[in-house]
Parts: sequence; C-alpha cells; structure tokens
Amino acid sequence: MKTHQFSTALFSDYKQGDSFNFPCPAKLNLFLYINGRRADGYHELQTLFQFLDYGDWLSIKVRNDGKIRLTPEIPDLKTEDNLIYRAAKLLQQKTACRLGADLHLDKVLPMGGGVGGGSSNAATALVALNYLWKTGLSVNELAELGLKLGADVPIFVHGKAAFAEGVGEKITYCEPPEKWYAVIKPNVSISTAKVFSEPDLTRDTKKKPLEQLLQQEYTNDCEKVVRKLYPEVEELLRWLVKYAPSRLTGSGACVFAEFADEQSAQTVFNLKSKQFSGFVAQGLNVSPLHKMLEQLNRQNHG
Ligand SMILES: C[C@@](CO)(OP(=O)(O)O)[C@H](O)COP(=O)(O)OP(=O)(O)OC[C@H]1O[C@@H](n2ccc(N)nc2=O)[C@H](O)[C@@H]1O
Ligand SMILES: Nc1ncnc2c1ncn2[C@@H]1O[C@H](COP(=O)(O)OP(=O)(O)O)[C@@H](O)[C@H]1O
Repeated sequence: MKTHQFSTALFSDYKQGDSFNFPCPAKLNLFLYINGRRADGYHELQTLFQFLDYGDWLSIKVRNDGKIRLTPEIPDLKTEDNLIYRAAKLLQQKTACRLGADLHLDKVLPMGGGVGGGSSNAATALVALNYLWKTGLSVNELAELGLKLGADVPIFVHGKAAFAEGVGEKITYCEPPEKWYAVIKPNVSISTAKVFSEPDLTRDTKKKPLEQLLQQEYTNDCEKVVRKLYPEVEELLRWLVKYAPSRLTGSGACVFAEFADEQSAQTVFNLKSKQFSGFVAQGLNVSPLHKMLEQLNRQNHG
C-alpha cells in the first residue's frame, strides 16, 4: 500500500512497470494578506506558501494514441473540468504532442480545503507529462501554462516554498522553518470566490517588504470573515489556539496549528473531535514531486 506521507515512500512506490506514481503535495498559506482589489475583480495578495509532506498520488501511463483518460470520476465534477484533464490537454496543444495518457488519481486532500489539492494535481500533471512525453518545456514555460489553470498552480510547478505577490504570479523563493502541522478540516465547504466577494473581507492591508512580514506575527486576512460566516471554523480555531499558534489556510476551510515536532502535533491532533478529518504533516521547502523527479533522473543516468 502506498503511503500518503511522501518522505517515507520507496522508489518502488514511484515506478511500477511502465506506470509512474507522482506526488501531489498539499500546501499551506503560512500567512496571507490582501492588499487591494484590481479592476478585473481579482485581489492583490502577499502570501507565503510552504508544501506539506502529505497529499495525493497521480499515477500515469503513456498512451500512443493521443487519448487522455482520467479515473476515478469525482462526484459533481465533469472530467473535462478536472484540472488534471485540462492540464494534459493544454500541454498537448502547446507542444503538439501526439502521445496521450491514462491517469489515475488517488485522492486524500479535501476539495476546497485551502490546501491546494486541485492546483497541486494540475501542476503534477504538467510537470510529470512534460517528463514522460519528453516535451521539453522549461519550468517557467510550465508555470506560465499553469497560471491559465489557477493562481496557485505556478508555485507547485516551481516546487520551492515561496513568497507570492500580485495574484500569485510574482514569486520569490523562501525558506521558512519546516515545522510540523496539525491540519484539521471542519465539516464545511468554502468557496474561494464567495470569500473574496464578501463586503466585510479585509482587503486594505498595507503592502510590506518580505523581511518585515517574516519577522511579524503571521495571520490570514480571510480569517475574520470566514470565522464570522462559519461558526464551526470559529469554534475549531478557538479550541486549537489553546494548544499552539493556529490559523486558516488560504480561504479555508482547513485550519492548522504549528509545532516543533511530530509528537506534539500528533498529540493535539488526537484530541480533536472525531467529527473532523485532517492529518499531521511536516512543512517542506522543496516539493516531493521535484525530489522524485531528481531521483528518476539519477536512476536514468546512473
Ligand atoms: C487565495 C488562495 C490562496 O492560496 O486561496 P485558496 O484557493 O488556496 O483557498 C488562492 O490563490 C486562490 O487560487 P485559486 O483557488 O486558484 O483561485 P481561482 O480559481 O484563480 O479564483 C477563484 C475566485 O476567487 C477570487 N480570487 C482568487 C484569487 C485572488 N487573488 N483574488 C480573487 O479575487 C476570484 O473571484 C476568483 O474567481
Ligand atoms: N483534480 C481536482 N481536484 C480537486 N478539485 C478540482 C480538481 N479539478 C478541478 N477542481 C475544482 O477546483 C475546486 C478547488 O479545489 P482545491 O484546489 O482542492 O481547493 P483549494 O484551492 O481551496 O485548496 C474544487 O472545488 C473543484 O471544483
């Protein structure tokens, strides 16, 4: 059985015959500030992304007939709308590649949880298919394609923890401490679009230089309005903050608490109400997807 904690995965988890399993790690927004709204309705942000050593697996087998097949079906999401399918199609079009793929998603990340599951799936599809199809796009070219699929996709394509500005397209690599996190999902689903359209959303935080943001206490500007709209998030954060610094990731719904070691994170995680799901994972400044590709390349050349 494959593990969803990538650091414990073996090379045999990556490569099985002519099928490859690629990691799709989760992310956290360690802080998120909203600096204003642009004319097109999108918001200007300053946010710090770090990957987590936990996520989905995307298994891929190349096809010679150009077809893209994706399993299993996700309820209420048409295959053509799935970001994995769209990523594969986009790469085919961009490179005029005549190969196709059978893709299978082993999903554990909550959808609409603020941990970037869909964006990570899309980035992994782009990076992995570019490797398997030998389409030869650079990381920057892949990130540019990724931005067409979602604001967070470029970060996952670059594969390094980063400070992002604008709507997420201006990236500065960063190395925050790789702490342990208890990530908890309340039983609510939160739409990013809804949060960003709330009149009460804090959207006037002054832009600051990164050095200053790294020194001050980390917070999330979406949190106030999300706590007000979703009493379950409010209650969960009130409880969690008694044990460790805790906040919302992205536009929610997941919240996280930070710890110096795994044991402390696990102890608090075990105390949560059984009605909530979640996981314990370490923060990572290099994406497990890129670590895997390095290993594959070493294997191919060694
Ligand atoms: C704000 C973040 C932080 O990580 O939230 P999460 O989705 O992770 O919770 C993301 O950048 C979200 O990125 P993503 O989930 O790709 O959002 P998109 O599909 O591009 O946008 C969904 C909707 O949210 C609003 N939106 C999103 C991003 C942004 N900078 N300003 C916005 O106003 C827009 O109304 C947009 O139509
Ligand atoms: N492969 C995918 N996995 C998850 N969500 C997807 C996928 N493809 C498209 N989506 C759509 O993207 C939305 C946001 O998903 P996700 O990235 O998991 O949330 P968040 O950005 O809040 O972490 C989902 O509600 C769904 O409609």
